[in-house]
Amino acid sequence: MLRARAGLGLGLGARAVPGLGLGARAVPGLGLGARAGLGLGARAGLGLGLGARAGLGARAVPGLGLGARAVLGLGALLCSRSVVQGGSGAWRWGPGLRAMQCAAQRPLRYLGQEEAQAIDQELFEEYKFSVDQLMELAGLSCASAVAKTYPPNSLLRQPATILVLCGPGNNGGDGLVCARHLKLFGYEPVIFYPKRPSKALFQSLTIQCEKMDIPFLTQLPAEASVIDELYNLVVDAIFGFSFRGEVREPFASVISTLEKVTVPIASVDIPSGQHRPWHSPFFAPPLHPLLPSFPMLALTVQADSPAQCWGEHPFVGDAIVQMRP
Ligand SMILES: NC(=O)C1=CN([C@@H]2O[C@H](COP(=O)(O)OP(=O)(O)OC[C@H]3O[C@@H](n4cnc5c(N)ncnc54)[C@H](O)[C@@H]3O)[C@@H](O)[C@H]2O)[C@H](O)CC1
Repeated sequence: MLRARAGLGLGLGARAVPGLGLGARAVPGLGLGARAGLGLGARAGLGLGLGARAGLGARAVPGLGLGARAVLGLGALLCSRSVVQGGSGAWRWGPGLRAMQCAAQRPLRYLGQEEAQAIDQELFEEYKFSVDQLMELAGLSCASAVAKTYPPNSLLRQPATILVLCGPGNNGGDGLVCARHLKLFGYEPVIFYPKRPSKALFQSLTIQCEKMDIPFLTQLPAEASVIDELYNLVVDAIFGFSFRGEVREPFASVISTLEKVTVPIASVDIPSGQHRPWHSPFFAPPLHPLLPSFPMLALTVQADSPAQCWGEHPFVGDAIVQMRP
């Protein structure tokens, strides 16, 4: 397979390069990108080119290849075979900037909490990614998946309001980044961030949102019907893979309200409140069953999320994980 690419900047675009043959894509947006590919493989999806393709340059990758690539990143991309392979040796890491939308019927293996956390550690310690980098990719992935599923002008309520619920950890940070990119994509995000960590990273992310005139709610409407009236969609960035035990306040009330909203809920990484006991080989009933049809935006590799948690629009938006060929 001979592949050549050249790209510059940040762009959002769709591409479809099916089967055997030649494909090309143009990436409009805040940048410029072009790719031509000749080879075997099937790809289709929405790509968001940041990072791997940021910078000016071209490279040619000679060789023969049947490439089912799971390159992580942003946006959503149909993957041509199982995304997640079992066993620690099945992974390799590399900066990439596409995300995958995986057909729900494809066999996936989910990582447990400890595996997901170990991968995180490896990324930080061995591969020298910073949390800021990963969070930026995660948040952009989420905003891209929302944009693909619910384009701003397709929404019932205009302007295209979205409520972003942010929790106290990195999952909440993903939400802040997501809100920032949603705003750039033409939405009107509103953030509820009741428990803010004192770390500089979260303070900076908060300032960035404020500077972009994204409002922060001081209180969440207690009535789910008010949320339904005001917002087209809720982004749930409350808890990720470090959630443990029973939900504590103020998030218990937030999740209880969420259970009653009827607008779609897009969950970052794992639906908050649907965590099941880690390491259990069996599906357990979710603690707080949310709507059955919300989209799910899974980052890196999804933790033990039961398949039935996945809604109509599952996305795997791993920012950095690449499957071994
Ligand atoms: N792997 C990646 O590529 C990236 C993942 N990211 C996101 O980070 C979260 C995991 O972040 P972490 O800070 O470890 O944990 P959480 O966000 O899940 O929350 C921890 C936070 O929540 C509090 N908490 C825990 N349990 C409860 C409870 N029962 N009730 C109330 N509060 C609770 C706890 O005290 C902490 O304050 C991962 O899922 C991804 O979304 C990063 O963005 C980097 C890229």
